[in-house]
Amino acid sequence: MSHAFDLIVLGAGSAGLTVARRSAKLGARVALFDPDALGGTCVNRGCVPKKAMWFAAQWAQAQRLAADIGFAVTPAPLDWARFRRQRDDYIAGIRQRYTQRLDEEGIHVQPSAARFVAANTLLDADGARYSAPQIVIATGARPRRLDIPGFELGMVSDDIFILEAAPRHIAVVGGGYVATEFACVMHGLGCQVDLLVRGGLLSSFDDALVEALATQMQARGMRIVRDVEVVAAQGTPGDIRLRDASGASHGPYDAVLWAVGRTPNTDGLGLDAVEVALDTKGHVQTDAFQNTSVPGITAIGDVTGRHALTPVAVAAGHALAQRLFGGEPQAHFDYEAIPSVVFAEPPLGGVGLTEREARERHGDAVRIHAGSYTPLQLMVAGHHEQSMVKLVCVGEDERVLGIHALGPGSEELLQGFAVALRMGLHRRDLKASVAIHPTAAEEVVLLR
Ligand SMILES: Cc1cc2nc3c(=O)[nH]c(=O)nc-3n(C[C@H](O)[C@H](O)[C@H](O)COP(=O)(O)OP(=O)(O)OC[C@H]3O[C@@H](n4cnc5c(N)ncnc54)[C@H](O)[C@@H]3O)c2cc1C
Ligand SMILES: NC(=O)c1ccc[n+]([C@@H]2O[C@H](COP(=O)([O-])OP(=O)(O)OC[C@H]3O[C@@H](n4cnc5c(N)ncnc54)[C@H](O)[C@@H]3O)[C@@H](O)[C@H]2O)c1
Repeated sequence: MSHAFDLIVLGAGSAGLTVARRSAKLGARVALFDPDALGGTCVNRGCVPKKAMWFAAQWAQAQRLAADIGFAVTPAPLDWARFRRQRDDYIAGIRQRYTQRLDEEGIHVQPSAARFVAANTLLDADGARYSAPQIVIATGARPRRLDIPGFELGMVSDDIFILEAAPRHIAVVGGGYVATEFACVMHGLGCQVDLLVRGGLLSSFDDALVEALATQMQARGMRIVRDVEVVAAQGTPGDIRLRDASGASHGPYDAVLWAVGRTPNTDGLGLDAVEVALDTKGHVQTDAFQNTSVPGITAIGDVTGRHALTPVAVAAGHALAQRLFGGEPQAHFDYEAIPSVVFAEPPLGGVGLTEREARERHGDAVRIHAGSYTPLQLMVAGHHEQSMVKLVCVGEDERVLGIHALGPGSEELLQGFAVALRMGLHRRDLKASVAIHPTAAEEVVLLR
C-alpha cells in the first residue's frame, strides 16, 4: 500500500506537533508518525510531570514555612499514589485534547515508527509506503544509559514518574538540569539526597549563582560530591552502592537516578540509507533553516542537539512550517538569547550571556551589577537564604547582555526581562523603570 502527503513528520513531541499542526493549518496534507504517546517528552516524561512534582515539593516547603510563621500545622507527608493519579489524569487530558485537535485538523496520525527507504519515502512497521516531498525528523531524545556494570540497578528520569513512593535515600548522578531538578524535588518531598557530580554543575548558567544554589542545597541537607566519576553500581535493587574511579564506595542507597544527559533518537530511522549527516553524538546536523544534508529532509527539536527546550522546539517547528507552506522562504528560528530556568529549590534562571561568556567575548568592556537579598517571606519566617540577581552589561552605554536570577520567583520574573533584552535593553531603561514593590523582580530594576 502507498500513501502520498505534502508533509510527513516523524515524532509527535513539542517540535513535531507544532510543525504538523501549523502546516495543516496552512493547507498541507500531513501525516504524523509516533509509536508512543502524543506530546512526547515534555508532556509525558519531562516538563509537565516534573513541574507538577516541583509544585508538590514547593507545597511541602510552604507547609514548613507556614509552621515557622505561626500556623498550627505539622507538615504532612505526601499521599504519593493520589498525587501521581491526579498528575497523570491531568496529562491524560492533554493527550486526549491533542488526539481530538489532530483529528479536527485532518492530520493523519500513524501510531508507529517509520524508516527511510528513500529521501522522500518511508516504510511503516507493516511495510506500507508513505511519501512526501518534505519530511521532518522530530524524534527527540531519550535518557542516556552508561555502559557500566550495574547501571540497570538505577533508574533514568522516565522512571521517576512511575515511582510508587518516595525513596528514602537516593543518589542522583549528573550535574545538569535533570540531576539538579530531581535532587531538589526529591529532597523537598522528604528523601535524603546525594548528588554525585563528575564535571561542572549546571555549566551553562552563571558560575556565581550556581555556587550560591549549591551552597543553599547543601544547607538544606543535600550532600553534593564533586569531581566524582561513578564507574559501577553494585548490590540489589533497594540496596545499591556506587563505586567511583578512585575506588571509593558511596551509599548504600535505596534508589539511584542516572541523569547523565540524553541520546538523540536517530537510530532505527534508516538515516544511513539516505545519508542524512549526524554529528559525533548522533544528533541530526542542521543549518539555520533546519535543513539536513539531504534536500527535502529537515530536522527540529532535541534530535538536532540545539538548546533542548520545549519553547525552542515549538518555535523552530512554527518557523519551519511558515517557511515550507506559509510563503515565507526566509522564516527561521533565531537561537540567540534563549531564556531558561532550572526548577531547583530555589529556582535558578538566566537569559543571554553569563559573566564568563561575556568576558570571553568582550573583555574589559564588560560591566557587572550584582546583588543579593533575602526575600520578605523568608525573613518573616526567620530564614536567611539569600537570593541573587546579576546583570551582565557591555560598553559605556551598558547594553544588557545577560540577566540571571536565583531565588523564589526567578522562574516567573525572567520572562519579561528576556523580552526586554531581545529588544535591546540598556541599563538606563531599568533605571528609568518604576519597580513593583515588594517583589523579587524589583531587585533587577533596582540593582545599584
Ligand atoms: C525530565 C525532563 C524535564 C524537562 N523539563 C523541561 C522544562 O521544564 N522546560 C523545558 O523547556 N524543557 C524541558 N525539558 C526538555 C523538553 O522536554 C524537550 O526539549 C522537548 O520535549 C523536546 O521536544 P521534541 O519534540 O524535540 O522531542 P520529544 O518531545 O522527545 O518528542 C519526540 C517524539 O518522537 C517520537 N519518536 C521517537 N522515535 C521515533 C520514530 N522512529 N518514529 C516516529 N516517532 C519517533 C517519540 O516517541 C517522541 O514522542 C525537559 C526534559 C526532561 C527529560
Ligand atoms: N527546566 C528545564 O528547562 C529543563 C529541565 C530538564 C531538562 N532540560 C533540557 O534537557 C536537556 C538534557 O538535560 P540533562 O540533565 O539530561 O542533560 P545536561 O546536558 O544538562 O546534563 C548532563 C550531565 O551529565 C553529566 N555526565 C555526562 N556523562 C556522565 C558520566 N559518565 N558520569 C557522570 N556524569 C556525567 C554531564 O557532566 C552533565 O552535568 C538539558 O540540556 C535541557 O536543555 C531542561
